[in-house]
Amino acid sequence: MSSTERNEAVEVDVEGREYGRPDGRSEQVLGPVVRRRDQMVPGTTDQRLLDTRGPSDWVHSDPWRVLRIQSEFVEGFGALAELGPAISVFGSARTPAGSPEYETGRRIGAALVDAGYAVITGGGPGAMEAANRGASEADGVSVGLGIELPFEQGLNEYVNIGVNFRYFFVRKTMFVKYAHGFVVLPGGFGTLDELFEALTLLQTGKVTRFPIVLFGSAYWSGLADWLRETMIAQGKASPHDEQLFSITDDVDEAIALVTRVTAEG
Ligand SMILES: CC(C)=CCNc1ncnc2c1ncn2[C@@H]1O[C@H](COP(=O)(O)O)[C@@H](O)[C@H]1O
Repeated sequence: MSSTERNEAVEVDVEGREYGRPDGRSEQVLGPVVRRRDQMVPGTTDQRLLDTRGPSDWVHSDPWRVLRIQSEFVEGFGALAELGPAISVFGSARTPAGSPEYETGRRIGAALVDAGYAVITGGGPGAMEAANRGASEADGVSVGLGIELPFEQGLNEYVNIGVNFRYFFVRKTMFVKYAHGFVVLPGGFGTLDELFEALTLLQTGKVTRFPIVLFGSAYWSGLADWLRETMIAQGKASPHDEQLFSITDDVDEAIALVTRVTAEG
């Protein structure tokens, strides 16, 4: 029997599924699957989706988490794809509002906007808020990539585009993917995590041409000395790895350093 004859002989339901052949041979077409005779299943796919409530323990299983992780990438990429040139600014969540460090973060946020960049931060308080505030006050694009934490925490009020992530590693991809460089203000473990992630990506060639500027020599020079005199001296990194970052105390110089790759084209 040709496929035309077969189609004529078959009833088709609203979803285009064929069933109940008049010649007594029954078949059901479910996408690419054909079911016949006693293998036919009652009802429609929608009915099976909407009319049933099975066990719910799969919500806590890894395959489901994989889908959630995937959806975070989808949402993040979707929200940031058209951002334009941007710089990520990191720093301590504990930097007090109004402190000199906070005010520096604010000036850096504004200066980045004046130089034509969107500012991306972790969306939290302290140095993140300072950079978002400076960017927002300069009428620029102020992005906060928040993270779900065990304690109550919202995006700071100076974020104009916010995305909240469940997973640190998804969020960290966004900081690198949508920025041309990093400015790192004094900070703790979170800040060091973001700094060393970028240094590792640079050292291993996973990203190229990605300036990292550490702001505040009084805070960072101890770390830089240890990297040179202990880590590099004992052969755990090569001498040229020291050039993967710069240290400055000057806002204008920080902006020039972190934007130089984009400016050079
Ligand atoms: C008061 C308090 C601890 C709030 C935490 N709230 C946070 N909200 C958003 N991002 C955060 C937060 N804590 C750490 N991070 C991430 O880690 C960095 C700061 O961590 P830290 O304070 O240096 O180690 C930020 O750049 C940010 O990306």
